[in-house]
Formats: sequence, C-alpha cells, structure tokens
Amino acid sequence: MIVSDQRLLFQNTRFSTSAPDIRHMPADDGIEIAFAGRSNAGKSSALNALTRQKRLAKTSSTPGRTQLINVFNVIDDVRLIDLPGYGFAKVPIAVRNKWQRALGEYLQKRQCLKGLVVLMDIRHPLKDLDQQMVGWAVDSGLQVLVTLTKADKLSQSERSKMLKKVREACLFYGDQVEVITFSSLRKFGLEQLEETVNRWCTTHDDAPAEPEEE
Ligand SMILES: Nc1nc2c(ncn2[C@@H]2O[C@H](COP(=O)(O)OP(=O)(O)OP(=O)(O)O)[C@@H](O)[C@H]2O)c(=O)[nH]1
Ligand SMILES: [Mg+2]
Repeated sequence: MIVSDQRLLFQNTRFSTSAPDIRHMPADDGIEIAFAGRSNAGKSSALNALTRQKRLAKTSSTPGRTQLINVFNVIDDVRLIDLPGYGFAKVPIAVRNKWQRALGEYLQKRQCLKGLVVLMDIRHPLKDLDQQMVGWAVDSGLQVLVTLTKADKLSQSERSKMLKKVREACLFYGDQVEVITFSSLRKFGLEQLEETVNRWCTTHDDAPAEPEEE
C-alpha cells in the first residue's frame, strides 16, 4: 500500500507543475486521480472545493480555461490532476487537436492513474464524449466517479430525478462507476467526493498476495 489508511489532508494540496504533455509530467509513480469532463463542466472548481482552496486551480466562466495538464501534490506520492476540458468547439482546431492528443495520451499511458472523476453539468449529462470517456475508463480498469456538477442550479426534486436517471444509465458499467450530485458553490456532495478519492488513494496494492502455485 502506498499511503497509510489515514485520511488524506486535501487542504495541504500544493500546485506542482503545468505540463503540455506526459513527457513534462512528474515520474509515473505513486497515485494520480484525474478530473476530466467537458469544458466549463466545473473541474477546476471541484478541485478547489476538495482542497478547500479558492484559487488553487484557475477557474473561469470562459470555456477552455484549463489548457495544460495541471498537477497538484496532496502528499509526495499522491497527485490530483486537472485536465483540459474536451468538446469545446470555439478553440482553434489546431489548438484543440493538440490538447485532445495530450489528453488521450495521458489517459492511455499513465500507469499511476487510478481513478477518474468525470464531471458533467447536471443539466446536460452523458453527452457522447462523456459516455466515451466513462466507457474507455471502465475498459481500462479505472474507478470512475461521475460527478453531476452545478447541482445548485436545479431544485431538490429535479436533482433527484437526474441522479436516478444517470445512475440507471451507468448500471451498464457495473460497480466501477459511482454517480453523485455535486455543487462547488454550495458544497453539495463534497463529503462523497472526498471519501471516494480518499478510498481510491488508500486501498491500492492492499490486496493479500496471491498464494503461489504449487
Ligand atoms: N452555479 C455553479 N457554478 C459553478 C459550479 N462549479 C463551477 N461553476 C462555474 O462554472 C464555470 C466553469 O467552472 P470551471 O471550474 O472553470 O470549469 P472547468 O471544467 O475547469 O472548465 P475548463 O477548464 O474550461 O475546461 C465558472 O464560471 C464557475 O464559477 C457550481 O457548483 N455551481
Ligand atoms: Mg478548468
């Protein structure tokens, strides 16, 4: 096990580096948990809510704000990754292609990536690219937390309805995928996000060794 089973202190998280691609990232060891989702879904805001820091990750009302792979250290061996958003049409095509390549490469090649928080605006969840992202992550053996953001924009009953609908759609993926509602603004779902990321970071390599073949 890399981390002891004590709770991680996410408020101690510090910025490490911004990388255009995986070659510029820290060594591929320890554990990484990445935040992925469409542009403007609320990835950087969720990371700030989790770490209880207002401006750790840069947020913006202009989609496409996060253009690099931003790396944050929780402790030495555990990193949170704020990824560039996907699916934003207004960025010049050459720039978009470059980000998407860097994103795809990160997701496919990064051995230390253990879990993916896939953030979706609760008003527009499960777009094609979101479904591709979740499906791909499940196929790659990652744990996924579908996080329905900006839940403060809906009434309690609309939130419950949407949560039920997305949970039903995700049953298909089995128990690798959990779904929560979330609001960075009102801190809905923060405990669940924290509990899940903490669990992903602390239970790896913990299984008893397989008995050796006779
Ligand atoms: N009402 C509300 N607005 C939110 C919430 N989370 C984020 N926002 C707003 O949504 C916008 C985008 O938030 P970001 O956190 O920058 O989104 P992002 O997914 O990191 O965006 P990119 O980096 O461009 O991909 C900002 O104007 C935020 O203030 C939320 O929980 N509730
Ligand atoms: Mg961002």
